[in-house]
Amino acid sequence: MVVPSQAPLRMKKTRAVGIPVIDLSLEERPKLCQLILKACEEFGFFQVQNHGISEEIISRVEREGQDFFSKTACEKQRAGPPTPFGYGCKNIGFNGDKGDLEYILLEANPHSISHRANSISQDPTKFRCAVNDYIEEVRKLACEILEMVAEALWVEDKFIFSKLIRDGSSDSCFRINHYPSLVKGDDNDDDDWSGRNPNINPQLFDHQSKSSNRIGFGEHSDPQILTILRSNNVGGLQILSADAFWIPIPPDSDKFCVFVGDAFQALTNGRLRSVRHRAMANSTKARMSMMYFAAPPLSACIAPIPQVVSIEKPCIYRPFTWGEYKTTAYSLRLADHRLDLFTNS
Ligand SMILES: C=C1C[C@]23C[C@@]1(O)CC[C@H]2[C@@]12CC[C@H](O)[C@@](C)(C(=O)O1)[C@H]2[C@@H]3C(=O)O
Ligand SMILES: O=C(O)CCC(=O)C(=O)O
Ligand SMILES: [Fe+2]
Repeated sequence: MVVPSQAPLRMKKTRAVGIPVIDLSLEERPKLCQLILKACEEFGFFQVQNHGISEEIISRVEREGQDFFSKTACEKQRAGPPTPFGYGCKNIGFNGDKGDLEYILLEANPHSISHRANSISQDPTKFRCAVNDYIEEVRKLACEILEMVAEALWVEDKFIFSKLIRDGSSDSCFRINHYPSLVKGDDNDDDDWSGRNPNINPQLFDHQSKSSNRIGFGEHSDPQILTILRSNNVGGLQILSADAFWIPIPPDSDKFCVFVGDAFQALTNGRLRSVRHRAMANSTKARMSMMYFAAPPLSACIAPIPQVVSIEKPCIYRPFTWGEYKTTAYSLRLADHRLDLFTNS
């Protein structure tokens, strides 16, 4: 009997695996750089602790998200439909993808955020300041990580990747996702809430959360260079391992999750893995996540750095501009393997 080496897509299983948690306060820089490189190669994903971003910066933007999502559907629609930027509910992208979530997607530049703030908040200045301050901090974190990867790869110009996202015309974006609780009317972000509502039978909760398989944001890879995610203490995020197992990521509001995106995989000639991931919406508590997607300017050329190309490792992908890649991504479905369309012959 022939046994397939990999389970078909719909049969992928979940498995608990030790995902790297990297302490950014580690003083031995070469060791830190190597840990980050290894995580990007093995998983295309890691979590960071002691990242240096203040609780104040994080909680201000988190509160803005909570305030927005607690508005009535009609009030929220004022910030939509997503074009792709703006408020969206259930529809993801333009090609029929759907998920059990609502979100705000913004261009990560102060001018655009100022403009959008008017339809999102009653206090646009407060919203704009909270989001801009947060983006500024996560952008710095993304730059530091990119510089450490460059150092670990022995690239002479350690800013080779970070300058792409530091550029004033970078095409980075920022997203806040909100996955409602499984129980209607109990959309409470309080971490301690689970099972304590006297009106709800906890057994019903248990049954629902175990049997249900609600997809919040379906399987995909992020097209950009690097994604920095922070969520409240509600689970749901899963990453796909190299051997096709879904690995649940324990939620931790004190850590950031870092994802390698498609453009980083191309820049490193496949040495780093763009990680496929998804978010389940199975919790009895509402989940809120905030993502900064670090992208280069539209005109930037995505071609492998010389250090990762050799006779034994020829260029996997043809060079392309970020603008070209983004247009392709938006013409496809969420789960499509879009980087495959850019392979050499
Ligand atoms: C279905 C889609 C939504 C998406 C654009 C796309 O056509 C394919 C990639 C999707 C994705 C995933 C990562 C980010 O959340 C996102 C903003 C991005 O850049 O690519 C989304 C796009 C989106 O939701 O607009
Ligand atoms: O909300 C999450 O936890 C993940 C969302 C995600 O992967 C995305 O928006 O690209
Ligand atoms: Fe993603």
